[in-house]
Amino acid sequence: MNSNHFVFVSFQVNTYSRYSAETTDKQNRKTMDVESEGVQPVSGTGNGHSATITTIDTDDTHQELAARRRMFMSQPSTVAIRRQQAVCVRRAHKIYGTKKNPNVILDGLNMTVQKGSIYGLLGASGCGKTTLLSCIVGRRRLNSGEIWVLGGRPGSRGSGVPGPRIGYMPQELALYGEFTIRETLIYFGWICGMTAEQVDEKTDFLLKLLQLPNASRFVKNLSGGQMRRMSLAAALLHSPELLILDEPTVGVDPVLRQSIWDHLVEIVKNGNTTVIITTHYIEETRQAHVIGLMRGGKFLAEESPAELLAQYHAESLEDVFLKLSVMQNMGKRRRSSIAQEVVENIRVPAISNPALDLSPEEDHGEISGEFGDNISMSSRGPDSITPEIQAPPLPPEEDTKAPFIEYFKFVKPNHMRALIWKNFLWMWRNVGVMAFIIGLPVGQIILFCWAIGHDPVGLRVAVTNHELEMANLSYAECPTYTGCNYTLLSCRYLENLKNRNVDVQMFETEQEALNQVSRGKAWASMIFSHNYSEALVERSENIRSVEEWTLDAASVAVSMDMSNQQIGNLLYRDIQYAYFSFIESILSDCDVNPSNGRLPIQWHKPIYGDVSPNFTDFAAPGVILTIIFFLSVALTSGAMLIERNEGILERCLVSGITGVEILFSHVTTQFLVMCGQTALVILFSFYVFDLTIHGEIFWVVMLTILTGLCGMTFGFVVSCSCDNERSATYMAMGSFLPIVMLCGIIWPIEGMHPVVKIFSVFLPLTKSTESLRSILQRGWLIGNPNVWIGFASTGIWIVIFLTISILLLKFKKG
Ligand SMILES: Nc1ncnc2c1ncn2[C@@H]1O[C@H](COP(=O)(O)OP(=O)(O)OP(=O)(O)O)[C@@H](O)[C@H]1O
Repeated sequence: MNSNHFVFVSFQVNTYSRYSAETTDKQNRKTMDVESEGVQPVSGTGNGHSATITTIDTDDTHQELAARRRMFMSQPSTVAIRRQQAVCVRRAHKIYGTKKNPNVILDGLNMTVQKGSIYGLLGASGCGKTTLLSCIVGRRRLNSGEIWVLGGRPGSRGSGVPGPRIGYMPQELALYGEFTIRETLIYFGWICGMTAEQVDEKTDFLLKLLQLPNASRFVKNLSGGQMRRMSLAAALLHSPELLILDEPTVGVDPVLRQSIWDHLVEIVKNGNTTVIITTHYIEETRQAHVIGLMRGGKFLAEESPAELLAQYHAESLEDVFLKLSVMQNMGKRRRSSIAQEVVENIRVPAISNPALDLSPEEDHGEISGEFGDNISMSSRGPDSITPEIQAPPLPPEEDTKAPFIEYFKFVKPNHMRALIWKNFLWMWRNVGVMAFIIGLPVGQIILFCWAIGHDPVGLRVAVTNHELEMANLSYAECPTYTGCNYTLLSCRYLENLKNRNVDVQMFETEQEALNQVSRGKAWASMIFSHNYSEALVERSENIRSVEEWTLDAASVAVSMDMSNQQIGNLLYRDIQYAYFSFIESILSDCDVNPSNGRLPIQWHKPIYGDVSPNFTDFAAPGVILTIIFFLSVALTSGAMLIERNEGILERCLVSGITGVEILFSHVTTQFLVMCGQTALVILFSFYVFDLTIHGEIFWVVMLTILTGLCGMTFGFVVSCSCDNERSATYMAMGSFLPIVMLCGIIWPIEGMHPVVKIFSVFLPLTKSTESLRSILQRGWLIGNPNVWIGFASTGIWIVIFLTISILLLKFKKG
């Protein structure tokens, strides 16, 4: 240290601190005491305190004293000072977890990063570095405290943060493996407002600097270290004012690490670029101008590496960190003996940084915090910082009101261009996946049309016909007599049953036939009496005098397995229909009007639908809408989650893209996919499988597309509210069954519990299914309330889901 210098410690307090003239005097006296004792004072690092060290030439004593006086008398406002810094954090508190079980990550932390410096943020794994950085870039909110970044509050209007003023390299790779290096850089360049030419120019330089392979190489084919360098290239690309690098040198060999550091040192030289870097390699931060050693939610020190080494008489920064950690563990506070020890034992070199000059023009120095707060050596600039920094204009004060029109500017053209291009490129690169996704609904509708709604055939009925014994025939023979012949009428009846595709199996005894049903080998047993034909004729000819036993003998005894409602009902119907046609055929052969054998009800042609409606037509509207709805849910929630999980979303949001833009870009691209799906589903449903359609195809298409949009927006809700695929899957699956069960696909709403009936009306697919059914089966047009209510309800759901997604994107930060 130069003996011609003496050093004093001054405590400068921000304007809103409880500073008083008395305190100033006290501190002046203290300062002078220190000077007179010839003590080499300390820079004051430690928990929560602040101090400024200034060296003054003895020759210039008077001048400097005047400067000191100015310093105490006319400080610029604290806010104004903070806005001059690249980053200024004050009394930051960040807590994860619940109130009962809080996990305090930042505990009154202060941090000051001067413009044009490299700031090394160090600390043990899990100490909160990434959390602090994400608060700085505006991705997380503090529980309390203040952050100023590049003169504005992150996230405030006009602050440019998040935005292209920041270059952010997150800890995750945050890259698309399917893209080439060049495509990746074009994507991030466009987001930051660069042209393709500008990106190309910068690409060559970055490839060389970061020793990356050919720009046409796919990211997924790069090695782990190359991928990280690629991620760094994306952050460096647009020469941001503030570069935030979260462990950029992991997996990078020492030579390349050095060249990365050289580049960082080079880019901050112009004074307009600031770098904050976290690393696990503590020693590499020797090239940083200031390092902040973070522990226990605070900075143990925020100082230049050289000074830290000198102050703590340490060989390495790791030693310094160790010593400071021990001190912190000892629980010593400022103004306690630890400060005294530091003052007594540690020599601090004079700082010759012009940034420390306390002339009024250059007085960026601020000693952060109130008395007893954390120290932030904000005025302690790096030696290499050039004094003549040409700072870019500061953003407007955050409370300036936005022009009204600004509220309607949801999206920026360059952002949308980049996002939509990226989405399409992703689809193109995953063309197999996309073909599967587009083809999936077709496969499902084919399966539906093949599998659902057709009448079961070959239902087995076990028959014991005692009439055959009387005719001396074996139990398996059952000859049919045609014409007006009353012989073995039981066999004629059975013939009609077989014509309805019923599998009639003959058994010798009643018990055997019943056993077939009990063992599940037949759906019904039918027993004919030994005088069935005779009794049947008697019953119809002597209707007034017929005996009870004759009526019994003329009845077929049927025992059914009704465990399967659909099969039971169909067989029940077939046994009756077979009887009607059997009677009609005899009457007709005997020259009697066959109508005498029918029920005296005239069934006119139905006003809507067919005489024998099938379940396929009943279920088709719901199935088509459900397929389109839930595939859209899967598509959009999947796309959003992929981005989120790979950290790409985080990087994009930091570079200024908004959640709304991402949402709309996916709406645009997924919309096209969904149109393709809709076209194929409709083609197959109505032109290949010939499902009933009496209404206009246009409204069918419109309603299906609207439902797909509704599914997309629900997918956004799922992806915005879930943090991982598993919970998203649970949410999608959890919503699938209630929506499908209650929307009237499986069972008519009219048959539901009254409470469920009300609830089902408010589900997204209920009204649209009713509406589509009315279009398809009744041929109704949009003017009919049953139809337009389906459109209106779907539209309302789209608005609701979109609003929820936007709100979640806006407010769901850490
Ligand atoms: N979203 C979150 N919810 C709850 N706890 C979290 C969340 N994010 C981080 N944490 C916890 O906060 C602490 C700090 O995490 P952070 O990622 O900020 O540490 P870090 O210093 O960056 O660690 P590393 O150097 O290993 O990356 C960790 O204990 C972590 O488990």
